[in-house]
Amino acid sequence: MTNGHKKLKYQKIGDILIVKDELNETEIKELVKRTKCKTILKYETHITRDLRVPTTKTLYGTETETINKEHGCLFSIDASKIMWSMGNLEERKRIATKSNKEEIVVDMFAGIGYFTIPLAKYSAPKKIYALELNPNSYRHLCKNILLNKVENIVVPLNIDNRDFDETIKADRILMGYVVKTSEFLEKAFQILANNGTIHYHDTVPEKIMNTRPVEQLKSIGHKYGFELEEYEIIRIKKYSPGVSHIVVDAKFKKIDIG
Ligand SMILES: C[S@@+](CC[C@H](N)C(=O)[O-])C[C@H]1O[C@@H](n2cnc3c(N)ncnc32)[C@H](O)[C@@H]1O
Repeated sequence: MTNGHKKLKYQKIGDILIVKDELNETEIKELVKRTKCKTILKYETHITRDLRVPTTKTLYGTETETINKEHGCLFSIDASKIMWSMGNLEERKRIATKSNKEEIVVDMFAGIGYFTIPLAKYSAPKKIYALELNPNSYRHLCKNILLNKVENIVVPLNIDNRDFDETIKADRILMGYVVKTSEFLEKAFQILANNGTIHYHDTVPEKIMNTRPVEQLKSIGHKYGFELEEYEIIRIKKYSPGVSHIVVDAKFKKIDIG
């Protein structure tokens, strides 16, 4: 949309608009009329430490909770408290059909169920343990499990994933986290089943994106008696200049290191 000077950019989450720039009264009126949104939020900063909390200013409306639809799934979200990453859209779709009814899955960084919900809906594994530390994200995760009718599959846990019960073994582990994901690899190998797969996300300088994550997976895996059997590296998006957000699909088998 133009106001004679600039094009207004926004992201739509359910019936809430997210903008990056300040808007004047005319621009707000135009956007509300055109998009029929109930609220407009301006994101001021993005990620606050581990908990991914945006700082927002409300430009229009009062309600910040909405339901976002994507790939046939419903996601209840409070847009003033939780981010919705459009850059991960294809990855949410890709992961949805990766599992099967024989598997136990652990989503170590479940958020509001970004991966858990599509995976439960389209792969229907035996069980998904969805681990989420942030109480607000956890509340929406629980809501989303009910909204999508996957309560027989998903077990939500409001815990630090490092406290997850190590006697439960996972055929598939989702590590949808960035910047310091490697700090959580030890825990992932402690709960990985024989012939298990880890979907390991990382933000890596492009020059070493084909080497560093795989080396980390190999070396920590080896410490826990696993050998990397096969892997694929997929680039998800640009993270910052020269740095990419990637995911490694890494399949391991147990070896005898004694
Ligand atoms: C960046 S979001 C990503 C969500 C989703 N996996 C994705 O990739 O789109 C990461 C989530 O992990 C949660 N988190 C961070 N550290 C955690 C921990 N130690 N245990 C459990 N959850 C954690 C955060 O609260 C946040 O909701």
